[in-house]
Amino acid sequence: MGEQEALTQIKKDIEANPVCLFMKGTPESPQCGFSAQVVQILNSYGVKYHAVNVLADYDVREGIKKYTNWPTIPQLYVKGKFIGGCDITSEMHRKGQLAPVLEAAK
Ligand SMILES: N[C@@H](CCC(=O)N[C@@H](CS)C(=O)NCC(=O)O)C(=O)O
Ligand code: FES
Repeated sequence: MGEQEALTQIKKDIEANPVCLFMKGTPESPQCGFSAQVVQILNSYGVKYHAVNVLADYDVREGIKKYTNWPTIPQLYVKGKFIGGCDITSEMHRKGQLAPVLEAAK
């Protein structure tokens, strides 16, 4: 895709989708356990989200890590704000902190 184009696309996806997940694979077929876990959590809320498969484009995979200066995938964004990866999302879910965040994005 090209580095600059990838960053533009990333920004667009995050701004256009109230809940946006950068993951490995697709929600139907996650290619990594960390991504699968976040998909499972989001699905448990029945929330609508846009998923970007970083394995489909190397520049998106690298670009999303630069975008928030966060070294890993998955990455969850709600209303344009970075929420976290698998650990943070799981912890928030466990503590009941994710529901209000997702509710605000409806
Ligand atoms: N502890 C991380 C687990 C995610 C993780 O370690 N991801 C790795 C392996 S899938 C990663 O994205 N590495 C960089 C890459 O594959 O480009 C989290 O909470 O999200
Ligand atoms: S792809 Fe190996 S840990 Fe995620």
